Amino acid sequence: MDAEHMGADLEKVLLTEEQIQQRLQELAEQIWGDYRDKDVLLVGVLRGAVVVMADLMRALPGTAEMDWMAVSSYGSGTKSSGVVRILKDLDTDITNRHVLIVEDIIDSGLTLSWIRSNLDSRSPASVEICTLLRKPEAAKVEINVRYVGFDIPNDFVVGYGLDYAEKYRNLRVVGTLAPHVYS
Ligand SMILES: O=P(O)(O)OC[C@H]1O[C@H](OP(=O)(O)OP(=O)(O)O)[C@H](O)[C@@H]1O
Ligand SMILES: Nc1nc2[nH]cnc2c(=O)[nH]1
Ligand SMILES: [Mg+2]
Repeated sequence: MDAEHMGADLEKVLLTEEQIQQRLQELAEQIWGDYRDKDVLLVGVLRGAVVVMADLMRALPGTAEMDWMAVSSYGSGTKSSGVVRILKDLDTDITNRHVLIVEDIIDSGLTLSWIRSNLDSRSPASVEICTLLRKPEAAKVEINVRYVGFDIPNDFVVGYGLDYAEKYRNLRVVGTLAPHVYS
């Protein structure tokens, strides 16, 4: 779905489809340069990372494996509870594997820092992180992130996988919602 068809729900478009795709292409080239000999396993975090995973993996110039985890930290609201639960674990044994976690956004960092230490405990060869978006002002924990698409302001955003009450994930852009949507 494109921004025009969102009517009055979006207040502002932060990132256009072209900006996102251009940046993903750059990240894919950088990632491929680092992993071309390493048989990388891309690990997506459901559900937000579905869209970035689909575009990023197809931008890679060679093949890569993919697996998924589902965790719960936000529920349907807009604030992280800080409590992370595994809803669906990986199907892949990551012992001695090079793992690249793919995320849509790092906000407080609580979700990824928990996932990272969970995966680190499974004896992988390496674990790195790729996120499309990061909010530097919202960080509650320090995380080492190798691949970042865009640093964005500390506002709640939707689109390109990111939801508000499960809606707007299919928007092709990233933007902020108009105030009336929340009421
Ligand atoms: O850095 P944090 O403050 O922890 O927030 C980031 C996480 O929050 C969102 O997921 P959410 O838990 O809302 O579930 P979803 O991916 O299914 O939308 C987002 O997709 C990240 O996974
Ligand atoms: N939709 C959405 N989910 C998030 N999870 C953590 N931060 C955000 C955000 O800004 N928007
Ligand atoms: Mg998520």
